[in-house]
Amino acid sequence: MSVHAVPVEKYHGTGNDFLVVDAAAEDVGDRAAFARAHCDRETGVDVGTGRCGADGVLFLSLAERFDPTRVVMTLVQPDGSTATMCGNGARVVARWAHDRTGDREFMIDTQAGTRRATVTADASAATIEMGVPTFDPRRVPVARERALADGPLVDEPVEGVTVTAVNTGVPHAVAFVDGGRDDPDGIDAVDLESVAPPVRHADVFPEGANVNLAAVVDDGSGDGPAVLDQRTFERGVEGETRSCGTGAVAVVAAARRLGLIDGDSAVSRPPGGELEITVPDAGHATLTGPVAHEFSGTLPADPR
Ligand SMILES: N[C@@H](CCC[C@H](N)C(=O)O)C(=O)O
Repeated sequence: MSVHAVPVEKYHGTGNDFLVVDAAAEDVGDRAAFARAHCDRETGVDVGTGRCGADGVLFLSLAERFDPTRVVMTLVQPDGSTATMCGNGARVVARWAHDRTGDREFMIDTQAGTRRATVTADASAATIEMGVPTFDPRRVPVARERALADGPLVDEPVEGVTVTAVNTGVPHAVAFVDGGRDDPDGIDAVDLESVAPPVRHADVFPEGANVNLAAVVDDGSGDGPAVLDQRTFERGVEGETRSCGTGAVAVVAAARRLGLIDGDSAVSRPPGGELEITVPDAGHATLTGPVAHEFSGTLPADPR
C-alpha cells in the first residue's frame, strides 16, 4: 500500500467544488479510487467549510512553453468516471493556473476540445469559451427509433418529464418549470433526487445525461439580460450539485431554442451563485462567474 501524500488545492466555482492535483508533479496511481474516496460527501476530505467531499478531482498539467500557457485538464468524478468537459471546473483551472503563473489568459485542453480561458485582474472570476452547443442527436448523443433518429430531441417527454437534449461539452437534458426560487411551488419544490435519475439513465441517452431544471424569471425582453433559476442533477456525481457550468450553458441554449428568452446573454442562478452566459447565433458560447480558493493540504495517494 502506498503511503505517499499528495499535495492538493481545493477551489470552487459558484459552489461546484473540486480538488486539484498537479498531474505533472504527482502520480496518484489509481485516479478513480482517489476521487471516489476523497470526494465522498460523508467520509471524504474535510477542509472545515462544514461540507466535506467534493464534486470531482481535477488532474492538471501546465505547459508554460506555449503562449498563452496551456493546461491539460482531466476531471475524475466522485463515481470514478472521467468527464469530457466541465464548465465550472474549467473556470477553476484558469484560476489555479493564474495562481501558479500570474498569467490571465490560458488555453485549456479538455476531451471536448481546447477552450480559451481568462481571469479578471483580481482573479475573483473567470470566463471560458464553451464551444458551440449542439442539439444534433448524434452528438448529444440521443438514440431513438429510425423515424425519429435524425431529429433533435426538443421539448419532448422522457420518463414523464418534458426535456430538450443538448450537448455543451457533455450531454444535458433541460426541463423548464413554472416558478423560480422565490415561488414556494416553483423550481425548489421539485424533488430532483427522485425526478432526475430515470431521465439521467433513460435509454434515449446512451451515454447518460445531466438533468437540469430551469425557470425563466425574466425573459430578457426589458432592459437587462434574461434571468433563469437553475438546478442540476449531475451524471458522475449522481446527485444535485450547487452549480453546473455546462448545465447553465445548456439551459440558456435550450431557452433560446424554445423562444423562451430574448437576446443572446443571460444570467443563470444555480443554488451556489450567479453565472453569466452568452449563446450567440454563431460561434462559441461563454461562461463567466466567480472562482475561489478554499484550502491547501495533502491527501493520501492510496486512500484504502
Ligand atoms: N459540473 C460540471 C459538469 C461535469 C460533468 C458532468 N457531471 C458529466 O459527467 O457530464 C460543469 O460545471 O459543467
